[in-house]
Amino acid sequence: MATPSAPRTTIKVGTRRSALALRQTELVIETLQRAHPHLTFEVHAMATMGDRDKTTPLPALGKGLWTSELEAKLASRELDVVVHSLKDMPTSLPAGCVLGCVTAREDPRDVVVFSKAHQEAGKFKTLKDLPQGAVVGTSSVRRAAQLRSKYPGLVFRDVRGNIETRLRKCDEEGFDAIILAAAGLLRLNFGERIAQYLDSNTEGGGLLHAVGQGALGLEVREDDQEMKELLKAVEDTPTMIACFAERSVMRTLEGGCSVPIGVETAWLEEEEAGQKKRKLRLRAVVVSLDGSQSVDGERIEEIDSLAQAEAMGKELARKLAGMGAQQILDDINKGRASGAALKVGDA
Ligand SMILES: NCc1[nH]cc(CCC(=O)O)c1CC(=O)O
Repeated sequence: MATPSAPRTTIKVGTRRSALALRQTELVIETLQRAHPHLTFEVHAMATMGDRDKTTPLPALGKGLWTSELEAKLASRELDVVVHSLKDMPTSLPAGCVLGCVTAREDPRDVVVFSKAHQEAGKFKTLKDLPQGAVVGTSSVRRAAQLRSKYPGLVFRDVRGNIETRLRKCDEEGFDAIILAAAGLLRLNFGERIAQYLDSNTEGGGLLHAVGQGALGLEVREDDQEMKELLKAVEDTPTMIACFAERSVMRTLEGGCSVPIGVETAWLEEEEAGQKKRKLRLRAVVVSLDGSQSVDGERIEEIDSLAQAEAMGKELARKLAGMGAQQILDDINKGRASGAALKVGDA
């Protein structure tokens, strides 16, 4: 079907139905509406496979479990744009669909949330305060694998569900703490539950976050120039460039499977020959499932374009692969091929 010649006056915005997805969509529409007051934005919310199937381990559900149904509606023109948590978007999109823009990022870090009882008692401030055998909930291989090596005394247990469900399980089902993304908690006004932020500098043992965590990805049809133009009003270019670098690391390393990769990006101001230069620092880690092996590295480069960001991510991924990450990934893929079910998935 050809692109309609008259510009659209109503924009159909697709989203998942979770409270977080709806809140994120509302935030995007607020900004779009301010930039384009003449347009009407309609929210079309639907459940995806990841929302419906709450028991199959996430890696077994395959890629696109949070996105495929929405992308089908985008391709068939029932939707004009889809708002995703960028970290739930596969690094390769279906033919005809593209990542049209990335908006301003919420805090990308992972955080520790203690159970209500612990929070009220006030005894524990950080993960390292927890006693031997304490139970920490996470539904993410990346989180569990990184934390296992740094906190060998802790027991990691799967906890699935949307943010409200996980918080309830944390409080009622015998967990001492759970690990969540700061972004989701902050956007849903649960910020007061955040006890500790985890990053590469965390004292006692840190954690690199998921690719794209805290950012929103707006997906459009590749041939929809009109929609791409409209989205320029909500694009955050530095975030988009950083996220393209992160996604490139993942795309280069994954080879068909979701794997435990953590990343961290930062824009640094550096003086060089009397000139201020903005450089992107990209850190990444690949961990074995049990946390016993890990390979990490970083690059700092002057980056001005998405293509340069992708090249940078690829370079870092190749360096890590050569340093042993490939072996770790091959072992994980072998385990999956032989049917060894993973306990936790990277949600
Ligand atoms: N897969 C679940 C998911 N997808 C996006 C977020 C949080 C928001 C974000 O990371 O952008 C979460 C919850 C979590 O991991 O705590």
